[in-house]
Amino acid sequence: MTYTLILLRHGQSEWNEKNLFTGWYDVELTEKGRAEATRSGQLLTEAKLAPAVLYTSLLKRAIITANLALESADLNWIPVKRSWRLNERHYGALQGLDKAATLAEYGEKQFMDWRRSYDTAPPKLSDDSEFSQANDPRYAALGEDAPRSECLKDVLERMLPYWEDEIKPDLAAGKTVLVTAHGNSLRALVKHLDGISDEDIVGLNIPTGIPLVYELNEDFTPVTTGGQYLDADAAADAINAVANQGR
Ligand SMILES: O=C(O)[C@@H](CO)OP(=O)(O)O
Repeated sequence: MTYTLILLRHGQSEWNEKNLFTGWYDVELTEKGRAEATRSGQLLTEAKLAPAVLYTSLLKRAIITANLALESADLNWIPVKRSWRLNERHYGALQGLDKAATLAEYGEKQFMDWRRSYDTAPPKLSDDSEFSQANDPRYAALGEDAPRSECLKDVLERMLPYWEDEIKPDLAAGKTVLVTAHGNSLRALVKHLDGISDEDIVGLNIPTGIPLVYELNEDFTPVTTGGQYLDADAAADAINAVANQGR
C-alpha cells in the first residue's frame, strides 16, 4: 500500500516574470503561467492521476493554478482546503525588490543567504510598506503573530502542523492529494519528506507549473527520493532557470 501526493508550484506569476521578490504579496499569473497550469492538469490526466482533494495556500497564484489544472483534468468538483500555512515564505523587506538589483547591492553571499539558506530571514517588512500584509483580512486571525519575514526554518515550523494534522490523514485514508503552493513552502515540505539536511536544501529549487509526484510508504517516507516530475525534461530546464534568477 502506498499513498500518492502531488506537489504543484503555481505557474509563472507577474512578479516571477519581472524578477521581483514576491513572498506574501498576492500577484496574478502571467499568460505563460496560466498555460503552465492548464498543461499541468493535462499531465495529471495523461499519468492517470486523479486527485481526490486539493490543498492550496491563500495566495491567488496558487489558487488560480489549481483551478486551471483541475479544469483541464475535468476535476473542478473535488473538495478544497486552504491555509496560510502553505503560503510562500514571507520575504520580509525584500518583497517588491528586484532580484538582480538586490544581488548587485548586497553581493552573492548575502543574496543567497536570504534566498536559500535554512535559517537566515531577510529584515522584517514594515507594516506601513505598500507590500505589507499587516492589514490583510485573510490573516486577521493571526493577529500580531502574522510573520513580517521568514526563513525556510520558520516556514517548515508553520507548515508541518498542517501536514501532520490535515494532509497526512487524507493520504492515510487513501486519497490522492494535490498540494498547490509555492517555491519555498514546497521546498520545506520536500526537505521534510526526503530528509534533506539544512546544508543541502540550499541547492534545491522547484520549477513553476510542473507536477511533482511522490509515492509514499505507509510511514510516509518516499518510495523514490525526490519524487518524480511528470515532465522531467521541462523540470530540469526550469530548475536551472529558478536557480539562476537575479543573474
Ligand atoms: O519571490 C519569491 O517569493 C520566491 C518565489 O518566486 O522567489 P525565490 O525563488 O527567489 O525564493
